[in-house]
Amino acid sequence: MSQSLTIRRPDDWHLHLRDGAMLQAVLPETARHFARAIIMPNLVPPVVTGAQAGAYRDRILAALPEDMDFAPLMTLYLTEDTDPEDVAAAHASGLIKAVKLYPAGATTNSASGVRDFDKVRGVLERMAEIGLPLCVHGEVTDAEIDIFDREALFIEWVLDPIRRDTPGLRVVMEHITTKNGVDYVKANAQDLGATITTHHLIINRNHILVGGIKPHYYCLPVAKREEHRLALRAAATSGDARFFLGTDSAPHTDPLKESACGCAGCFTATNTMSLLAHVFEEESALDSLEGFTSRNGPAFYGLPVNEGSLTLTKGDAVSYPDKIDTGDGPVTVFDPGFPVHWHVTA
Ligand SMILES: NC(=O)N[C@@H](CC(=O)O)C(=O)O
Ligand SMILES: [Zn+2]
Ligand SMILES: [Zn+2]
Repeated sequence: MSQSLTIRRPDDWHLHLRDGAMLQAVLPETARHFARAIIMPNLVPPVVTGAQAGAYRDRILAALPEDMDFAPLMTLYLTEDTDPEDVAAAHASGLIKAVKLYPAGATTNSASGVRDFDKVRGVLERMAEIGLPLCVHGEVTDAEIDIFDREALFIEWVLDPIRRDTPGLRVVMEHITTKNGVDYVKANAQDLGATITTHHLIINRNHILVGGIKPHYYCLPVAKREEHRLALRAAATSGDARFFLGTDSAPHTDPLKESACGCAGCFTATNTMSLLAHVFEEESALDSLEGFTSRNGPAFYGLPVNEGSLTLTKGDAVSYPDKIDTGDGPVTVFDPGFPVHWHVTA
């Protein structure tokens, strides 16, 4: 008898859809399985104002195939010039569900991010008052700091001071990659959650570098040592409601990835649910999958769980495309390096 599992329809709490031809091509890959996603604002130029977020939401909805049901949850890109009143109005109208903090220079399209955290104090205080979450790319950017230490030091040097200075600020540590991140969430009961990506549950830093460099495994924050991957797996499968799925599915075309200076990002929208079922089964935690993908995120964001459901069935190895064709060029789908047997069947 084939094994199957039905869960509430999942959401993705950290997603890059880009714009234009890329948006058109990658949106169905997410909307096929996910009901909602927190949409990252790191376009070029970034989505900074409520008006820009509204226009971007309209472009996403216009790109959505008619037979698909998907709600984009919009965010604003925090800059040192962000107007607290514009943020509050975009939140009050229901348009935005979070504000995104990129330390300047930390990742793809982060040049307009924050350098001087004192300059965003007013916005953060306003967000604490109105209960609007701050999503954080948590890495320090100091050139002398080793790239593998950037997340742990961000927690100590930046995040913890911000949270102490801004009581009541709700924070999502995005795409955590370290045991330090897991431990910080666990030690802070109040107002703190974290997203975990699919790929950081699967690869450690060896996968990127051993036997030849694998540009499609390069993302930021970069995958860490095996002990950190195991800590992420334990957190994701623990049932602790503060951890939820944010795929960080981040499409870049193959020429931009397979390059002497390749872009950061793994594209996992296509096969994430199959991969997660595989991981949760390996951890003997299939009964925690629904919490991670479909319940913990809505609970943190104060939203209802989805009405629909998604069924996964175990069978022959799943076949999914190696690449998605886009008007901008091919985008390689994340290859875990092993066969997965969980099919999304309904
Ligand atoms: N994660 C990544 O490696 N890349 C993301 C940016 C981000 O989420 O930091 C992107 O926009 O390509
Ligand atoms: Zn990021
Ligand atoms: Zn991201």
